Amino acid sequence: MQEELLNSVIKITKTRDVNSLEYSLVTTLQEFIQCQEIAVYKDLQDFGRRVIECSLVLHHENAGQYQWHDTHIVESPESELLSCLQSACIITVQNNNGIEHRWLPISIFDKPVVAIKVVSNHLSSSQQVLLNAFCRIYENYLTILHENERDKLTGLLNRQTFERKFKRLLEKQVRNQKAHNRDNNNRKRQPESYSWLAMVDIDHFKQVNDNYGHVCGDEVLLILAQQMRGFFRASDLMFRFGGEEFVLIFEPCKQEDINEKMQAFMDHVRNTHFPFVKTLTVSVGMARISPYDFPISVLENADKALYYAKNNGRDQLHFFDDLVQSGAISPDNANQDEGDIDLF
Ligand SMILES: Nc1nc2c(ncn2[C@@H]2O[C@H](COP(=O)(O)OP(=O)(O)OP(=O)(O)O)[C@@H](O)[C@H]2O)c(=O)[nH]1
Repeated sequence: MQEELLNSVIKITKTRDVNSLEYSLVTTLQEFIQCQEIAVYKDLQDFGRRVIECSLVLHHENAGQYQWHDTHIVESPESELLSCLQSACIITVQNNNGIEHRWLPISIFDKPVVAIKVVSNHLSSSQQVLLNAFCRIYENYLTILHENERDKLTGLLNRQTFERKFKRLLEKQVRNQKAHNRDNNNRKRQPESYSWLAMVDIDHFKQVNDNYGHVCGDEVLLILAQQMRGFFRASDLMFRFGGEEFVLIFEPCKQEDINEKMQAFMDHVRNTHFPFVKTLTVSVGMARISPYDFPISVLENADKALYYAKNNGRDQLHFFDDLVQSGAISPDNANQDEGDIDLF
């Protein structure tokens, strides 16, 4: 038992990203505390609205069969889940059949960000001790991983995590597409169901630094990142890629819709009050993400569209495919000086 426990701790702390960590926690809990269900819920929001994502579920079907369920946003979270996240306390409820539902809070820097739900036929005290201990190990390690994934200044995801998150999104997209095809008797994919990548770059940011100093420049970067987090959905991925360059990844939607959303964001930036700087604008390059794309090629496409926006007056947005179609840029003449994309 002791050796198995140690091996489980090693397994949990061997992981290098948050998603694998969740998976290790759930499989470990299932190994030591046989449950009917174990689920991981994340509180995605920190800007007023509370958005709960169920990021992983292991459900006991019957006769030793288990089913994994994929990530989804929870439209109507259970009140116990919300109480657990609000109070940072363990909540336990037993139904008439004696089945116990237990929510355990996980905090990063004293802020509850995750709740682990365990459904079981009453846990013994030694099982409860194990459950609590694994949750604390998970909490400590999650804090470390969270810090490693984030940009120190803005709190957005950092560039090093881009490829991993991108691949995960595509895997999910392929899974969803397959399920969609199955449900629709293998009808063709809907043409509008693409994810989108936006490369956002502040215009003339060097002047901000030169005129008002780097501290002011940092403040501008921080405010812009906060505005992004407030403006876009919590499930959209937002990265600070380098100095004044940000990369956003949006889940599948129509091109008109993402264009409208990004144009509204550019308006929002124009109307935002930044310290010292009277007006600030951004240029945006957009690229479509298809399920089998390489991260680097999508980035390069968005970078070419951004480069075009910069060279044609700034404060504008362009889609790579539109520019290629109109002949404004060629997909093959990638000028290596412009496309200085580097994943790390
Ligand atoms: N304050 C601050 N400045 C940074 C940071 N990282 C990069 N920069 C600055 O960002 C500026 C980027 O300048 P450029 O690449 O010339 O771009 P730009 O002035 O925004 O011009 P365009 O992009 O062509 O509109 C440089 O002055 C960098 O020193 C940072 O973390 N904080």
